[in-house]
Amino acid sequence: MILVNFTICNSFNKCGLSRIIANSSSAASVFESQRSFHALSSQRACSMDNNPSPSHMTLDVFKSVVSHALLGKFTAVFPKLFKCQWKTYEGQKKFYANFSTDCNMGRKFCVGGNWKMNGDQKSIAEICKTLSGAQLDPNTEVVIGCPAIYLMYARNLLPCNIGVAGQNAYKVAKGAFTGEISPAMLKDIGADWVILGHSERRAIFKESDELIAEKAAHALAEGLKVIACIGETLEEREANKTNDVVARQMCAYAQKIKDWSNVVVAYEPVWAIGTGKTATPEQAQEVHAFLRKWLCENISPEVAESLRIQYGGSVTAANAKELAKKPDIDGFLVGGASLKPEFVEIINAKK
Ligand SMILES: O=C(CO)COP(=O)(O)O
Repeated sequence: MILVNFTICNSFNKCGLSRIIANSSSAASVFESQRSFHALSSQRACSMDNNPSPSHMTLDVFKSVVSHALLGKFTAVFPKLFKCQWKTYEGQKKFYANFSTDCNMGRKFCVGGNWKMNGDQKSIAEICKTLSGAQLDPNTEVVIGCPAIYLMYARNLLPCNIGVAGQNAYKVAKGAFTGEISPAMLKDIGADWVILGHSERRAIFKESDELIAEKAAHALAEGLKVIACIGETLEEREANKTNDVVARQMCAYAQKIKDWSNVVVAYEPVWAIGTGKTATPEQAQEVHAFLRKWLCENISPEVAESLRIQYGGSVTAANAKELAKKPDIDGFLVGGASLKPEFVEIINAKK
């Protein structure tokens, strides 16, 4: 029996979810079912018993779902989130689905600003004032990655619906580690996130995949949420190694992270960081889709479905909207533009 797991958004909202999961077998087929389901979502609604067009490849997926359901192998997960779609008609169970084109599997869009080693009290006060006064899309989660020394200052100036992140933290709680800060310290001053594995930490400070993963696991254990960065260099992309590189980086995280619910992955191609050379929406989507497939095959279909994957690398107000339209791009990690008023437009890109 194939394992089928797909998500239906009902027609009333953007992200009402239902999941029906058959117990068993190949994670890959789950993922393919999800993709096919998405492909079909250009139609507003579909009713399974109305002579599905045989030319529609994805209806085969539905057929297989229905036939498995008839075998009674499904377990409904999160039933409260959807109207029951199964109906018995003339002794046969039939499947009805309504779904909307803007379904993103219920993942809340999440935009991070990474100020890197920039800002002083004056400029930080100005940015915080701009963000405090702006109308921000309530459906988007916002996190500001601030230099450690200004974290508390920024925390006090920002509204509480904007999270604050450290840009690094060490892998233990305390001790003789001159110059380091710990997740416990970040939490203590009101930060709730930490950015780890940024390519600048990897390249300039020679942080290994393993160290980064250890830091991530410790930060999570201390109750911080983690933006886990990955991404390939230009050389690696040109050698067609993008997927291998991001898979290797994800593998390292996966060896240490057991619970992914407080993790956001940021895919940041190194060649796009600070260069003005953004990945095209198609290039970014391709890697994000690969990552979701990787998660499905190597972690679980549930994590693949729920984990948010941000894109980072020369995101600006001018390109954010197009990037945000891609189904597997769940937000951004923004460097340079997060220091400017246009960051508000980037936060609102999904509106
Ligand atoms: O590194 C980045 C965010 O972490 C991206 O930086 P830029 O947006 O300046 O390219």
